[in-house]
Amino acid sequence: HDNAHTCGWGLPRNPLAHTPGCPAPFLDPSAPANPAAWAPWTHPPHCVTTPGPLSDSGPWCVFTNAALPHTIYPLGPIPAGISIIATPDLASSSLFDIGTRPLAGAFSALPRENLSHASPPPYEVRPVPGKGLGVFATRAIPSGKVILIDYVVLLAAVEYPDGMGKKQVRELMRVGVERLGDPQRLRGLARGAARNKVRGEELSPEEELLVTNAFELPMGEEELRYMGLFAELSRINHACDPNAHVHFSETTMAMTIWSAKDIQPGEEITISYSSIDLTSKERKETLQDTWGFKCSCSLCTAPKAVLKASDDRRLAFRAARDEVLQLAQDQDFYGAVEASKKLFELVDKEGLGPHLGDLYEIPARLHYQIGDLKNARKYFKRSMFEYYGWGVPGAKDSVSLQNAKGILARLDEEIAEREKQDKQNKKNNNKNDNGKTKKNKKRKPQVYLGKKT
Ligand SMILES: C[S@@+](CC[C@H](N)C(=O)[O-])C[C@H]1O[C@@H](n2cnc3c(N)ncnc32)[C@H](O)[C@@H]1O
Repeated sequence: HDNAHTCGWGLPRNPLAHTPGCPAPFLDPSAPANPAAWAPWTHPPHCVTTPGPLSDSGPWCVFTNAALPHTIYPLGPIPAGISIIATPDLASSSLFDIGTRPLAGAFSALPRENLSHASPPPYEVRPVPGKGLGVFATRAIPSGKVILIDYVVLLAAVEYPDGMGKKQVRELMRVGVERLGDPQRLRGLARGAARNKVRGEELSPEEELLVTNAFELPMGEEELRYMGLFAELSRINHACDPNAHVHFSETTMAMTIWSAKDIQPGEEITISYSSIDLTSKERKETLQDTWGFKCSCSLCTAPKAVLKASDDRRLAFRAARDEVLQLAQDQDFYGAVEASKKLFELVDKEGLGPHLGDLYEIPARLHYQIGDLKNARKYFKRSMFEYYGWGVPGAKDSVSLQNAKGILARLDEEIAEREKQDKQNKKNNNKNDNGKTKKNKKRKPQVYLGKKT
C-alpha cells in the first residue's frame, strides 16, 4: 500500500504526527486494522458522530494508551495508561507525544528532596470527618520537599463543539475510563465525594468522577483548557490555607506536589483547588460552582475575625501587587522596590510565598533596575528554586528556567566586575594625597533584563 509506505503506518512511533497530506490512518477506511497502525495508542480511536455540523478540526474521539506506565508509590510502575478526549488534530499535536514522555526517573534531577518514592511512603489515605477520604502525613515533612508526583490518566478538552450533545460527551468519557488500566479504582474516586447532581442534573459515573476530581489545565501554545484526572492525588482535600502546593508540567503531564510548610506527622496534607489570592467569598463561589462542595477547611470554619483578617491580607496583597506593577510600568523603580517590600511582608504573613513562585521575579528585576545587584541575585535564586519545583525542566517550563539561569550568570559576572572596580577605586582613593574620597560615579546596570512576558 502506497500510503502505508509514505505515511509511515505500522511504525512504532506517533503516526498521528503525520506527513502533511497523509490521512490519520484510523480515519482512512483503507487503513489496516492492526494495532501498529494505532500507535502510540493501544486501542483504535473511538470517535463519535454528531448531529450538528462540526468545525474543520474533525470528529471528537478518545485516544487511549493503556500500557503507559504510571508510577504510584508504593506500587511502583503500573500500567495505568492515559486517555485523551480531543480531535485528531489536537491529539496529534506534539503536546501529546506520549511516546517520549519522561517518567519518574527523570525527576531524580530535582533539587528538592523527592519523597514521592520514599519507603515507607510519607503519607497514608484515611477518612476525614465531613470530607470522605483524605491524605495524612505519616512523618514530619519539612517545607519544600516533593511529596507526590502523579501523572494524568484522563485528559478531556473542555471546549466541545456546539454540535455535540451530552450523549456523545458521556460516551467518550465512558470509553476513555473503561480502556484504562484500572477503571474500577478510578470510578471509586467519585464515591468519596458522595455527590451526583450539578445544577439539578443527574450525572453519569464518569461525569461525577470528573466533577469531583478533575483539575483544569490550560495547555499548549493557545492555552486550550483541558480537564485532567489524576488517580493518586485525587484523595487530597482542599484547604484555603494549604500546606502543600501543586504544579502541573505539560512536558511530563505530571502534577508535582510539594510541601509549602513544615508538616507534622498525622497532619492532613492539603492543596488549594482555587486561586490562592481569592477572598473567602470568592473561594466559596468557585468551590461551589466548579467543584460542587461547601468548603469546611480550617480557615473557612475559623472564627469570623480570623477569616476577615485573612481576607483583608489577601485583598491588601492584590492591591500591593497591582501597585508594584503600576510603579514598575511607570518606570518608578525606587518606588516599586519600596512597594514590593510591603507586598512580600503580606505574602509572608499569609504564608502565600510557596504558591507564588513567579512573583519573585518582580523584585529581582526591580532591584536590578536600581542597581542593587545583590538583592536582585537573592530574588532570582528564589524564583529559580520555584521553577525547579515544577518538575522536569523541559519544553515550555524550561524557558523560564533557562532565562533565570542566564540572568543569574550575568548577575554574577556583573557583581564580580563591580567588586573589582570597587577594589580599584579604593586603591586610587588611598593614593589621593589629602585622603579625601571621591564619590563613585552612580553606576548604571549594564544589562537590560527586559520585561517579563
Ligand atoms: C479531589 S476529591 C478529594 C478526596 C475526597 N475527599 C475523597 O474522599 O475521595 C474532592 C472532594 O473532596 C471533598 N472535599 C475536598 N476538600 C474539601 C473541603 N475543604 N471541605 C469539604 N469537602 C472537601 C469534596 O466532596 C470534593 O468534591
